[in-house]
Amino acid sequence: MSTPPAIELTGLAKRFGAVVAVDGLHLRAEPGEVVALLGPNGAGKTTTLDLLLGLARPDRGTVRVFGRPPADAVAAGDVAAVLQTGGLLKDLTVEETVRYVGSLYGRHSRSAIAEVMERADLTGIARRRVGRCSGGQQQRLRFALAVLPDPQLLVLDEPTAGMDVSGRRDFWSAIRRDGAGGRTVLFSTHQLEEADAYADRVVLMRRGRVVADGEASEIRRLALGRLVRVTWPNATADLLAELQRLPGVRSVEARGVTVWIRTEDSDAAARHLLHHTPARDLEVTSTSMEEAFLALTSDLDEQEAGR
Ligand SMILES: Nc1ncnc2c1ncn2[C@@H]1O[C@H](COP(=O)(O)OP(=O)(O)OP(=O)(O)O)[C@@H](O)[C@H]1O
Repeated sequence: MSTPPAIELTGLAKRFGAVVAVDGLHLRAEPGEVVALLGPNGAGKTTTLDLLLGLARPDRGTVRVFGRPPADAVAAGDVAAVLQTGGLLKDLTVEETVRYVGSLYGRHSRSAIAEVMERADLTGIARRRVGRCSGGQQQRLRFALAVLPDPQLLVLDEPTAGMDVSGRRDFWSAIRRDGAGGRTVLFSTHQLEEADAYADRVVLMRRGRVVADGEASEIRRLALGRLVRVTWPNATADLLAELQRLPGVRSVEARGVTVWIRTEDSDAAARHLLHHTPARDLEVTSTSMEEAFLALTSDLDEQEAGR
C-alpha cells in the first residue's frame, strides 16, 4: 500500500456565527514537506490548524493525518504542535522543563534530553529560568517540548510572532535542522519573506480559501504579475471563463461592475477585453512585490475603496 499523505484536508468548512473562517479548503502535504500557510490576519490560518489538530470540529469536510482522524494521530504521538500561546512554568529552568516533559513521554535518558536541547539550540541556556528567557528562547523551548515524542508531523501557529530578526533566524535554523530529518512541518505566517525563506511550498490563504499553492518561487512569480482592472457591468460567467483561458491569466474576479484580471500577459488580456467585450476604463498596474502580495491576500473590496 502507498504511504498516505501526512496531511489531507478535503472541502473543509468552519464558521463562527456569521463569520466564515474556513470556506471549502483543500490541502494536502506529503511526508517530509515543509509547508507555509501564508495569509493576512483573519484569513483562517489558526482555524485551519485547529481543525487539523482536532481542537475544533469542521462543519463540513474531512481531516486526515497520515490517513487517520486527527484525534487518533495525536493519541498515537504522530503529531505535535507549537501554538501561539502555551503554558510554560516560569520558575523551572529550561533543562528542568525539558526533563519534566521528557519524563511524561518516557524519554528520561541524559542523551535523549541533551539531543533535543542541542537541536533546539537550548544547551547554552540550560540553567536559565524560563521566566527570564526571551520570547524567542521560550518558543525554542516550546519547539523542543513538541519534538520530544518524535512526532512525524509538527504544526506551528505563527511561531515567530513578536520575535526580533535574530530571534526569528535562530528559531528557524533550529526548525530547518530538525526538518532535515524528514519530519513534515506545517507553519502559519503572515510574512511572505518568512514563507519564502523557510518553506519548500507555500499555500496562500485568503478569506478561508486557498488562493495559490506552489513552490515559494512560483508564488513570487504569481505575485509579480500584472493587474488589469476594467469596468464591465453584467459580465456573464461564460465571458469571464473565456478570459480565464487567455494566455498568462492567473485569476479573474468580478465584484459589482468591476472585473480584476491577474495575468502575466496584460497585452493579451487588454486586446481581448477591448475588442471582444463591452468592458471599458481599462487600467493596467504593475505592482511591487509587497503590493502584489497584499493584492493577492487582501479583500478586493478594500482595494477598490483605496482607489
Ligand atoms: N472562536 C471564534 N469565535 C468567533 N470568531 C472566530 C473564532 N475564531 C476565529 N474567528 C474568526 O474567524 C476568522 C478567521 O480567524 P483565524 O484566527 O483562523 O485567522 P488567522 O488567519 O489565523 O488570523 P491571525 O493571523 O490573526 O491569527 C476571523 O474573522 C476570526 O475573527
